[in-house]
Amino acid sequence: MAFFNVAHLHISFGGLKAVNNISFDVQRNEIFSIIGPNGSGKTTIFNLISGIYRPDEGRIVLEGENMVGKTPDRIARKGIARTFQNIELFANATVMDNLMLGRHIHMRTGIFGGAFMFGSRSRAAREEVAHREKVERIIDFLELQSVRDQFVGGLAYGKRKLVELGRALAMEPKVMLLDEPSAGMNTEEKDDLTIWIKDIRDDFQVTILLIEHDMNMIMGISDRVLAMNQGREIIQGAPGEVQRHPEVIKAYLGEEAIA
Ligand SMILES: Nc1ncnc2c1ncn2[C@@H]1O[C@H](COP(=O)(O)OP(=O)(O)OP(=O)(O)O)[C@@H](O)[C@H]1O
Repeated sequence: MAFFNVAHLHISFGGLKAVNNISFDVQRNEIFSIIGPNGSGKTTIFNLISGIYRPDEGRIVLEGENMVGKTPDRIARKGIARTFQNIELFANATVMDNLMLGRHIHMRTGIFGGAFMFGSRSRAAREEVAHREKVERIIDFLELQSVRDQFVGGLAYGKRKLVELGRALAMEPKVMLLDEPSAGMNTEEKDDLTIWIKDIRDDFQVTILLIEHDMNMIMGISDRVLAMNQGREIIQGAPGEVQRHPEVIKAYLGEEAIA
């Protein structure tokens, strides 16, 4: 049994089959990418996995446990974290506080409870210190030291994307769903991001599902790729094999590309 398995996933909105019989296996510590033109159903798959939508049919299984029917909060606690296409951070909170929010699923005393409520030697305070240490490791790892006390709203776009990545990492997930993490980044930032994603996999032992439009990044980072169009699978396999498939070329570049 695969570490993470999606089987015969279906969802329709009205008459539109947004996800139509999608199945895939992801092994532990793999980077598995989903590509396809706009509207092909990629983000909907992430919404199904994270419990925002419930599939009409199909299974989503992490380490043998079916996630279908669980609430988004429960699924996050089971170890599935995500980032969004449009950044969803607290703009009027600091980088540090946004990352601490990623720890909330592991906190017994509630966010920012700790020392303030119960005194500096209480168990709650010690717990908060431990959480802060975990967040410090992530701040070091993503090189966010220089902006750690700044409000997220004032940061450059590429930095905000990194903070979102850091917040998902702060949840100590088993699986991370990254929805177009490189969107809006320049080439240098994309190169850095590619390295960070590989390091997240290697250093933090996280399995990664990635939605991306940047083909260079997909080719350089993925162990395997699923290509979709209009809710259906075109092909899945090694990146080179997927990139050469005529329907993938057609879906991306139009008919003339294979004429
Ligand atoms: N809640 C919803 N209600 C109605 N239609 C929806 C809903 N969510 C998604 N869809 C539709 O499902 C289809 C797939 O959308 P989805 O966002 O998954 O595509 P995508 O491949 O992620 O596209 P993009 O690359 O533009 O993000 C689209 O036609 C979209 O309009």
